[in-house]
Amino acid sequence: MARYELVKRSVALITLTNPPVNALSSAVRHAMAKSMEQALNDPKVTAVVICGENGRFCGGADIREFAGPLRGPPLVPLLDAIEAGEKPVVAAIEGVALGGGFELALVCHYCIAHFKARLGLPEVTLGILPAAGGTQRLPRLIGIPAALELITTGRHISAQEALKLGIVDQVTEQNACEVAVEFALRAVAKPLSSRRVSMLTTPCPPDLDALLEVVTMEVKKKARGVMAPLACIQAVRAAATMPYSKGIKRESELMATLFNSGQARALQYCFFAQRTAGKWTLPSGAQWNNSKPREIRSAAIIGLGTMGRGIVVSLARAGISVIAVESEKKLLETGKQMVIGMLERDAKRRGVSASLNLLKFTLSLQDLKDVDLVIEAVFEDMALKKRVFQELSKVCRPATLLCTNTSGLDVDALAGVTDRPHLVVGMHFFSPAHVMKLLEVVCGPRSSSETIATAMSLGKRMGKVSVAVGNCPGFVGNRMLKPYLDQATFLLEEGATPEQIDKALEDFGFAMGVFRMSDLAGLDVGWRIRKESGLTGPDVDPKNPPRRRHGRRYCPIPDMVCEQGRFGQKTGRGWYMYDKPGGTNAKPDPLIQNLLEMYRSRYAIQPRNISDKEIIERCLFALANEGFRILEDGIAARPEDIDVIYLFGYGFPRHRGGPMFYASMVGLERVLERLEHYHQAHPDVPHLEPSPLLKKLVACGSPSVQTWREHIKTMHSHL
Ligand SMILES: C/C=C(\C)C(=O)SCCNC(=O)CCNC(=O)[C@H](O)C(C)(C)COP(=O)(O)OP(=O)(O)OC[C@H]1O[C@@H](n2cnc3c(N)ncnc32)[C@H](O)[C@@H]1OP(=O)(O)O
Repeated sequence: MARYELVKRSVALITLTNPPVNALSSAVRHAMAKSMEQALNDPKVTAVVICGENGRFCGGADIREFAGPLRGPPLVPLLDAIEAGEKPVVAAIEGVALGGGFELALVCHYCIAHFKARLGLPEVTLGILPAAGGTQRLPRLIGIPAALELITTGRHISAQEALKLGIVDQVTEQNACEVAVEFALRAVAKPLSSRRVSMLTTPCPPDLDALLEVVTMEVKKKARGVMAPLACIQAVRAAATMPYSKGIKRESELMATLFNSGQARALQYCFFAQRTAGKWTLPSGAQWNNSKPREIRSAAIIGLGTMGRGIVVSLARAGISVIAVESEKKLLETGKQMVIGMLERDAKRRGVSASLNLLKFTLSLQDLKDVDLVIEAVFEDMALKKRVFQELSKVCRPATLLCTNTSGLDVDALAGVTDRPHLVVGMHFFSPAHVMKLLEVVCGPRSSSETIATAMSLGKRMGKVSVAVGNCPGFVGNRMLKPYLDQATFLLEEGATPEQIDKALEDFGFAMGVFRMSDLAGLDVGWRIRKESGLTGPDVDPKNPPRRRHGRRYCPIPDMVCEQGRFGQKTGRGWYMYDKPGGTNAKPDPLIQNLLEMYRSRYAIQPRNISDKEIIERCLFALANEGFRILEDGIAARPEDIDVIYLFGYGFPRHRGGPMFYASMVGLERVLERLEHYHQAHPDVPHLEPSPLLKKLVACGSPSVQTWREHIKTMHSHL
C-alpha cells in the first residue's frame, strides 16, 4: 500500500501503491503513517519524497470507504505530522493529485509536477468539502479568490496553472520522481518554516464579505439547492478569519453536516454509476471486457442537419476522418460552413488548431465505399431511413458498420433492410451533439458484440458518456419522457400553469422545467409524431371520446398550442412568450392562460390548487415507474444506466442521483403508495399503475439500488 526505499543513500522514497489511482484507503494511510515515522526517525534520512505508483500520484480518499465506519488512521493528523516534520518532504506529482491527494501535496514542503499532471479539489462534486485541511491551506497559499474558485467548482487545473498560482514549485517534462529526489537533496538544511502552509497568514482581500456574497449568489444560481459549495464558502471564510487551529475545526464541523447527507450519497452514487455504465453487459455473456472494439479511422455522416453537424464536429475533434453527405448542393454548402465555423470556434476556445483537414463534404454516397463506419442522421422518418440503409448496403464495403442516429425508431427494422444486420447499431446522440455528453448505444437483437463494443468505444473517444440500451420505441430516455410529459400536461388540465410546474421542477433542481425545456427543444417535433401516429389531426379515429385515445387519458393542449403556430423559442412563442424568435427569456403568456381557462371551461373541468409536492410526485414517480418497467423489459441492464441517461441527457439534478436513485431515497414503499394513490384517482392513466418490479422490490424489503439487478434475473432482456 506504500513502498519505502532509501535512494541516493539519504532520501526516503515513499511510493503509494494502491492501483488504479492510489486512493488513500485505510491501508494506505496506515502504511504512510508507518513510512513517515520510519523516515523521520532514521538518522540516515535527510529528506523525503512522496510519489505514486504507475505514474499517478493520488486520486484522493477512497470514496468506497465513505459508506462504512472510519478505519485506520485519520488523514488530518497524518498530514499535519508530515507538514510539521523537521525533514523536507517533496511531492512528486505525476498523473493526478486530487482531493486528499492534493491535500497531501499541500502539506509537503515542496511540489514537483510533471507537465501533464492535473490537480484539483473535486470533493464538492461528491457532495462534501476538502476536509483534510484543503479549505484552510489553499487560501493561505494562493489567496481567497483563487482558492474559492477551485474549491467551489472542483475544477482540475494543469501543472502549468498550478505553477502560476504558486501551488507547485517546478514543472518538469522528465520523471517527476527523479527530479523530486534531486530537488530534495538540495532542500536539505534549508529552513522549513515558510514552507509550512498552515503557518502562513491568509492574504485577505479588503472586501472579503462582498466577495463571499458575490460567490454565494453565483453558486446559488448555478447549483440551486446544492449544499456542498455553500459549505465550502463558509470553510474558506474560516481560513480568512480564524487561525489554522480554529479553521480546521470549522472545516471539520461543516464536513460533518455534509458527510451523511442525502446529497453526498447521491453525488457519490453518480460518480460510480457513470463508471458502471461503461461496463456494458449482454445476456449472451458478451460484455465490455471480453468484446474487442474495431478500430475506427474513418467515418461518414449522412445528413447535415443540426444533429449531423454536431456529430461531424464530435468525430473530427476525436481525430477521425469524416465524410459528410447531403442530398442537395445548397444544404451541403450551408452544412459545411456551419461545421467549419463550429470547429473553428471550438478549437479557439480550447487553444488548439481546428482539424479541418479531416473533413470532406460530398453529395455522393459512392464516396463512402471505404469508410469504417457510417452514422445516418437524416430526418426522423422510417421510410427515408430504410432507403438510406438499403443504399448504404450496396455502396459500403461489407465490413462497414452502419449506425443510425434515431431518437426512438426501431433499429432492428433498419438492420433488416441491410445485408449485414449484425453490423447495425443505434447511436442516439443528444442535441446539440457536439455539446451534450450522452450517447445511447442501441443494441438491436442482431447487433454483434463487436459492433456494440465499437460504438461504445467510439462514444468514449468522442468524450461521450455512452450507455448501452435495448431496442424499443424511445429506447430508455425518450420512452421515460412520455409519462413525465403526460403528467405535466394533465396537471395543466387540472389547474396548474406551465410556470408553476416549471418552478416546482426547477426548485427540485432541474436546470429547466418541462415546459421551458420543451420550448427549447421545439414543440413541432412531438406534434408531427402525434399526427403520424393518429393521436391528433385529421387521422384521429372519430370514435375516440374527447381527451381519450386508445381508451386512455389524452391531453390535447400541446396540439392546440402547436395549431396556433407556437413551436417554442424558435418561433418566439410556445408555452411561454419570448422577445423575438430565437429569444431565450421566457415570460408567462396571458394567451396560454386564456387557452387553459377556455379549455377547462369547455370540458367542465373545475380547476383546483395543485401543490408543488403533487407536481413532483406525479411527474417524477411516473418517470421512475417507467424506469422500473424498462428494467423489467431488459431495455436497460441496471438502474445506474437509467440514472446516467437522465443525468447527462435530460438535466436531472445530479445531487438527486437520477430518477431511480431518487426513488430509492424517497423510499420504494412510499413511491409505491403514492403511485397507487394517484392511479386510483386517475385509473385511465396506465403509467401511474405501479410496475410489477417496484412491487416486487418493496415485497423484498426495498433493497439498495445497487442490488436491484439481482431481482430482475427472471425477466427477459432486449439487450
Ligand atoms: C474528505 C475527502 C477527501 C479527502 C477526498 O479525497 S474525496 C475524493 C476526491 N477525489 C476524487 O474525487 C477523484 C475521483 N476520481 C477521478 O476523478 C478519476 O477516477 C481519476 C481522474 C482519478 C482517474 O480517471 P480515469 O483514468 O478516467 O479512471 P476512472 O475514473 O475510470 O477510475 C478508475 C477506477 O478507480 C476508481 N476510483 C477513482 N478514484 C477513486 C477514489 N478516489 N476512490 C475510490 N475509487 C476510485 C473508479 O471508480 C474506477 O473504478 P472501477 O470502475 O475500475 O472499479
